[in-house]
Amino acid sequence: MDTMLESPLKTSPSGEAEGFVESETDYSSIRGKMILVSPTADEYELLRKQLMERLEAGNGEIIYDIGQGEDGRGLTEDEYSASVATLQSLVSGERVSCVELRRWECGSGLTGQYLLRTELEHTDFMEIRVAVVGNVDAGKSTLLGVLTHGELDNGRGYARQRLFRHKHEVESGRTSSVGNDILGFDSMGNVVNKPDHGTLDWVKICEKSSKVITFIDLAGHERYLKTTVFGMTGHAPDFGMLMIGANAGIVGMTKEHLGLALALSVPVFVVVTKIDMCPPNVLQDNLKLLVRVLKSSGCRKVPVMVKNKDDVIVSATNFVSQRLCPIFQVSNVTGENLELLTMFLNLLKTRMPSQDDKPAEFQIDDTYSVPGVGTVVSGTTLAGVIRLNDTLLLGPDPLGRFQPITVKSIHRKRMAVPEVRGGQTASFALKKIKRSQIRKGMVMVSPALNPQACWQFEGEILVLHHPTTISSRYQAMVHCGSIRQTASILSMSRDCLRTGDKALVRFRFIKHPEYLKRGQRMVFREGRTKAVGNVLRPEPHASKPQPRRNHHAANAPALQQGIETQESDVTAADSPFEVAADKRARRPRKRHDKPPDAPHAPHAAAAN
Ligand SMILES: Nc1nc2c(ncn2[C@@H]2O[C@H](COP(=O)(O)OP(=O)(O)OP(=O)(O)O)[C@@H](O)[C@H]2O)c(=O)[nH]1
Repeated sequence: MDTMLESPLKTSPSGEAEGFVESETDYSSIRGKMILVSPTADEYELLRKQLMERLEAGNGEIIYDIGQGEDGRGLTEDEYSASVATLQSLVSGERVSCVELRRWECGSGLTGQYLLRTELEHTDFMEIRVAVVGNVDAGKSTLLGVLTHGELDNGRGYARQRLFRHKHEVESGRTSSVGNDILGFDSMGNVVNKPDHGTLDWVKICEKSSKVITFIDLAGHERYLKTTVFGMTGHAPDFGMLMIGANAGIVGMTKEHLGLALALSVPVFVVVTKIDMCPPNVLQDNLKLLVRVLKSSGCRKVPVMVKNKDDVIVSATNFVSQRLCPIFQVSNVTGENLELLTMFLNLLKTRMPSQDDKPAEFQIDDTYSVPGVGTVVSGTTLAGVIRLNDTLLLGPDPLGRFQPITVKSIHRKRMAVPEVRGGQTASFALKKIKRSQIRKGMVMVSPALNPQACWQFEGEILVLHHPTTISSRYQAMVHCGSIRQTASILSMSRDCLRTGDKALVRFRFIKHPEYLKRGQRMVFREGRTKAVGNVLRPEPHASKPQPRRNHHAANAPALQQGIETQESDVTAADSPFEVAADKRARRPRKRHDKPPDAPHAPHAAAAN
């Protein structure tokens, strides 16, 4: 671990900390580093029980420590081998793989860490979503091409071509508006993708994988801030991968994207590419600046340079802490350090627990009309389990109503499955409903939730930037989950808000009511203005309120149109939040067209 960086990292004590859960069983008799060496029959049973509880709590995956004790001395070779044998026997017959991650000398003895991962049915896999952000030319497409196709780049765009071919297929209608690529790992942690895997082989990848990383590729969308923010809010990424070109350093969109991830509390890791072509002094200068930005009071991150396998394991196991920011330095051309990044991806764990016992909740981020199938919606399951033929409430419609709807088929990554659970993305075919009746931001929830739509809500916001002051009646776009709608400020806990101010604010949506939940993160932005915060109190309101008499509300459609125009006008090289207002002033107002890679009607099997 790089010594210039302070680090609060710690490894877990013997077999306990990672994936450890409060349990009704008393496990105090099986503590200590010697317990695996030759346990009695009773101890063995307790160890097995504890292991299964931990696996369940860890969503089917934990890292198990061997030989770590308070004396800091590890085990002798014989004791270590006996412990490993016990661990392997504990999981044998359980469809759980046991792979050594690392083994090291500790004091005069040995210690090690093992990855235990449940082998899942071929239609099931763990799912981790990683939003890929960074400035143009940082090497995003290239890195994804190299990772998902397993072939190095030539420095002149070879690897990204594979992805562009893939993207062309995407454009011809096979996936959602935000580009996706997947990287599968089997239960032993081996990469499943093969160089010849194209988009149509997603099913093959998923069938062989225990864990699938979905890269939410926001590359190429820099011009469309709306889409970038939507990718970060509506697609519920577990993590953000911020890409930086080694010789370009922190330029253009880099800080904006980092700020967005921070605002949404998405943990970020950084990948510095092109180290093969960067003079060492430039690389060092850019890394120093990066570390300074990450440590600054605005970010308050703990940067960690990942240089070897040990750093990977320690940072992956501590990454759930939002303060940690691992930094990888890679080359897509020579392949340097790519194995560390791949190993890190293999060890990432979802931040969204499946919450099987909770009522089902699904947020819609896209809709399709598929010939022969009908209306298909794609999105993220936030909680509960949704099974084939379940009836959920879809809404809210423009009048704030929810209607019962039956799930006719479920696809995960284009693979037909019988059910989907919290934390997983999916697409559903729905019957007897037109695509035009559904919009992004709607939800499908269990009737047990008795969902209520709201026109108004109270939020707590922090103004990150505003050129002058924000006062009541100000209007801007609210992004919250997959909701994306202009809202105006009804009242505030202060007279006006300036950059850096915090306030309680009551908002009112201008077009239609939405389904909001207490505690949801939200971004409020328009042009140069950006604010972040939480939904504190949705105000349920079943029907559309009477038109308001203030002139802002009366002008709402025009304002809405203006805001949409401005968003499509932001140029790639510019900071999105800085240029939008100026552009709006210069350009004529027109209706926003979909980005060039918006989906066409996809095939049913490809909607997710
Ligand atoms: N030498 C070298 N060249 C690289 C590396 N990574 C990417 N490149 C080259 O850098 C150029 C830009 O890479 P892209 O992958 O298109 O960059 P991007 O960030 O996806 O750019 P946009 O798609 O425009 O947002 C291509 O010519 C790549 O071949 C690397 O590690 N080393």
